[in-house]
Order: sequence, then C-alpha cells, then structure tokens
Amino acid sequence: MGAKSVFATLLLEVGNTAWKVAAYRPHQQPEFLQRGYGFEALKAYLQQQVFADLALASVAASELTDNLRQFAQQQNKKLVIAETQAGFGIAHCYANPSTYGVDRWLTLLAARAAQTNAIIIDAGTAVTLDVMDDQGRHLGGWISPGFKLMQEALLQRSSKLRVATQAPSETLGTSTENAVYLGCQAALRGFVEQALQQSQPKLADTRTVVYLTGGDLDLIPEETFERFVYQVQRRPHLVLEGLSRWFEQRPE
Ligand SMILES: Nc1ncnc2c1ncn2[C@@H]1O[C@H](COP(=O)(O)OP(=O)(O)OP(=O)(O)O)[C@@H](O)[C@H]1O
Ligand SMILES: CC(C)(CO)[C@@H](O)C(=O)NCCC(=O)O
Ligand SMILES: [K+]
Repeated sequence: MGAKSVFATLLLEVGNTAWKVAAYRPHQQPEFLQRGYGFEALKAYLQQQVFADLALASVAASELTDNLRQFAQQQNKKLVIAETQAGFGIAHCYANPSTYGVDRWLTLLAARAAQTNAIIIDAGTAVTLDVMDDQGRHLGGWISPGFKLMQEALLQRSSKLRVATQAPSETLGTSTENAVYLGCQAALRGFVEQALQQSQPKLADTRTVVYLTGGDLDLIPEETFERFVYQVQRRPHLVLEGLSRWFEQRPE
C-alpha cells in the first residue's frame, strides 16, 4: 500500500442504502473518497483512514448513529452530527424541523450558494423533490419510492415479475424484465417532468437551477429537460457538498 493521506475532517453521509465518505477541504468542494454498504464495511474503511474529526449526516436508524458514536469514542475521533436546523440563510417550511430529512436540508444548503431558485431532485432509495426560491425560502417538495424500491415492491407483490439488471436498448419492453425496468424508469422521468412543471409557477422569473443528485441520476436523460429553459446541473455528491458547507458555517 502507498502512503496514507491525512485528512483533518472526513464527511460521512449515511443514506438508507449506501454510505459515502468525502474529505473536507476548507472553502472548496469536498473530495469524494468512497461509497459502500453496511456498517461493518464502513468501520473497516474508516479504520484505514487517518483523520481527526468526522462530520456525519444520517437518515438511517438512530441505532447506526449510536454505533458510530461508540466507534468514534473508541478511536479517539471527534464526531459532529448535522441536523436540520434554523439559520444558514434557509427558511425550510416544515413545522417540525426534526421531521425534515437532514439529507434534503443539506441539499438546500448546497444549492443556496448560487443564490438562485433551485429545484432539487435526489434519486436515491427514495426519490425526493425540494423547491427553494432565490431568497432561500423552501417551498416544499415530494417523496416517492426510488427506482430500485419500485422494482422490489413489484417483485415482492407478484409471482411472475422479474427485473432487468441492465438498461434495455428498447423503449417499449418486449420481455417482462425490460418492461419492469422501463416502466420504473418512466415513473422516475415522469416525477422529474412533473416536478419541473409544477414548480415553475411557484418560482419568480429569475434564474432557476435544477440540481440532480443520488445514485440513480444517470437514469434521467437530458431529453427530460428539453421543454424547460432551466440550467441543469448533475451533482452526484450534493448532500456531501451541503454537509461541507454546514461543517464550515456551523457555530462551534
Ligand atoms: N450495490 C448497490 N446496492 C443498492 N443500490 C445500488 C447499488 N448500486 C447502485 N445502486 C443504486 O443506487 C440507488 C440508491 O441511491 P443512493 O446511493 O443515493 O442511496 P442512498 O444514499 O441510500 O439513498 P437515500 O439517501 O434515499 O437513502 C438505488 O436505487 C440503486 O439503483
Ligand atoms: C426521504 C428520505 C428517506 C430521503 O433520503 C429522507 O430524507 C428522510 O428520511 N426524510 C424524513 C422525512 C421528510 O423529509 O419529510
Ligand atoms: K441520498
């Protein structure tokens, strides 16, 4: 093995499926390092890294956060945990902030940097929409099952369905596998189109940026945006970008 990199702070996002680690860089974009699955793999990965602080954003069960707390203590690391909160130039619209997913809130924080209207779509385990105006007012959003979850739900509730593991080269499925894959992809694309369509009248006529993030972002083709004038940015690590901003701006 080569020389180990030394990082002052690692950023850790734990979703419902995957975890992602990046290195914090003051006043810069974080450097993406690793994605993985499961707590054991995460522990093994972190044990190989040289770092002092760990900044965590998790939407997984609180048990995982407890386990990470214990791990950090054993390893003599400082753990700081991001939570949805007031301030940071954002007025989110949930009456109870603790019920608004911290991953969603962090994408608002990342998008706030551009000070434009933002339509944020995270295609992960769940697909989420969050709409924020150019004043940092969060207007609300949507939550729906993600691409993989839709397929799993179909498989669980039927006996004859199968799923393609690779993108079919046809647009209309001529096999069960392809029909399921293409149908779920169409639902995802439809979510995106509806998101843009229904957000449009809610946003002032200033610049609007569409941010696409999440593990399934490549399933949303450019054609989806042809009818809209918005600038589209594919930012696979938008939650980690937001976590980086939170870490930088948080009161000690
Ligand atoms: N090995 C894998 N296991 C599970 N999902 C995978 C894998 N590789 C790619 N994916 C895709 O990643 C998607 C999950 O996206 P993401 O990586 O953003 O998960 P996540 O961070 O857990 O999501 P969320 O934040 O919604 O919980 C799945 O729908 C799936 O299509
Ligand atoms: C919607 C998910 C699962 C997306 O990761 C997460 O943000 C979450 O658990 N949110 C809590 C519910 C809410 O944001 O309204
Ligand atoms: K996510």
